[in-house]
Amino acid sequence: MQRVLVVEDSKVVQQVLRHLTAQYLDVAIDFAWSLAECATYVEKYDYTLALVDLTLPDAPHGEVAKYTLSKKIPTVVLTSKIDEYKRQQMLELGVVDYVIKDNRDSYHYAVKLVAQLLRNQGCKALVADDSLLSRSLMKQMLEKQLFDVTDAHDGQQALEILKANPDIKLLMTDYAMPSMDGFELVKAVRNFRGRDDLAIIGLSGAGKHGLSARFIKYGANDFLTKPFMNEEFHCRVLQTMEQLSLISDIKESAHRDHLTGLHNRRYFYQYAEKLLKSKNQKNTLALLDIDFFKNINDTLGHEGGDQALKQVGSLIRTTFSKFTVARVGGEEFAIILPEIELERGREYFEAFRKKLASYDFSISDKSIKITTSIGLADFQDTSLTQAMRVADKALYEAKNQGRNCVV
Ligand SMILES: Nc1nc2c(ncn2[C@@H]2O[C@H](COP(=O)(O)OP(=O)(O)OP(=O)(O)O)[C@@H](O)[C@H]2O)c(=O)[nH]1
Repeated sequence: MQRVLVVEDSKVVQQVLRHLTAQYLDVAIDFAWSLAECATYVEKYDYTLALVDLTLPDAPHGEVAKYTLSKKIPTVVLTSKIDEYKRQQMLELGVVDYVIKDNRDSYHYAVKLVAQLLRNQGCKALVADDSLLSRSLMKQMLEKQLFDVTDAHDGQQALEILKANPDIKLLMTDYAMPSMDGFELVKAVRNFRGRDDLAIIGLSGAGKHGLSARFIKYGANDFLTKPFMNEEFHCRVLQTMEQLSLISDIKESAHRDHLTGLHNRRYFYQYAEKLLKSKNQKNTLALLDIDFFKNINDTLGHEGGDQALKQVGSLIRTTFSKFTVARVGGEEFAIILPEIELERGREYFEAFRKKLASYDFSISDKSIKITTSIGLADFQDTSLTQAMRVADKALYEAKNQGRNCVV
């Protein structure tokens, strides 16, 4: 579980930070007013990250950052002013980044920076550069941003690593490398990894006109010109990763049903079509429909009906946690059991039907019973549409047979 420590002595600023962290961070957060209180928290918990004010009543010269860094906690610093001396001092200390508190948006930036750093944790990055010095420097900088970093000494090696590790999310590549240069690498990578799946930042030396634009044309998301400033590197990487995260959030929400959090019909169809293409196997498809759902709406109101859908959805999700479950209609759910033949599939759903029927649902402080009718179909060589038709017919039959049964 990730945990963040915020150390800030101003009441107003702490209030703003409390508000923003509640909005953007979905992790445990502790707030301390001083270095002393910060130390008490650090003794008690393990922190993924700290956001600390550089000037505190009991630590006026940035001692708090020295302290959190000495405890190996990646630290982002809040400071009211910065000069070159202070900037150097902080970078030498090893802080991840600093944010100047000169307007309300600074706090917004700081919290969004923390949110992105938390998302980076455990995220894989690859650095491709033939210079050992440059490679190690970038590796170090990315590790500060919590990435899990691998490196490659030329384009060919980078390509092999990327093919073997589809979970790498960021590639930083130099232009001039032996065996395969940065452009060739980007072109080759884009054949199997899209812009919204793998972020690529190209690097080129100063004075090499046009290289940066060509990087983008070949498929890089952004570029950096060497030598770059520490802050420029961090901003570019963070911004690029933030865009990737936003795209992934949008994709995820396009695949989800808002009420139950389950997958939606569209995703379900995409998933099933892929499954049918990828494997030659017997699968079971189930359609579950809540019985007399209209009565629930009529007696407990639409709100109550929504609660019932959420609770049934959650029971289906926990029972079939290894499988893809979707809400495909108002009170209708679909599940595919891959590589499970119809007879075994029937056992799964018969057990679930009984479990659901005996469950006490609590809706608007009332305990109610809910039952479902379930239609099954096996599918292997048929299309999903055809299998859905068969399952739907079976479901209709289950309703005809008196409901609360599997056909
Ligand atoms: N609360 C709520 N109700 C919904 C939602 N989607 C569909 N419904 C309602 O679900 C009800 C479905 O009713 P029917 O199709 O008659 O089915 P039923 O009452 O479950 O009867 P059987 O399926 O024949 O057992 C309708 O009243 C819809 O308005 C939803 O998202 N929320």
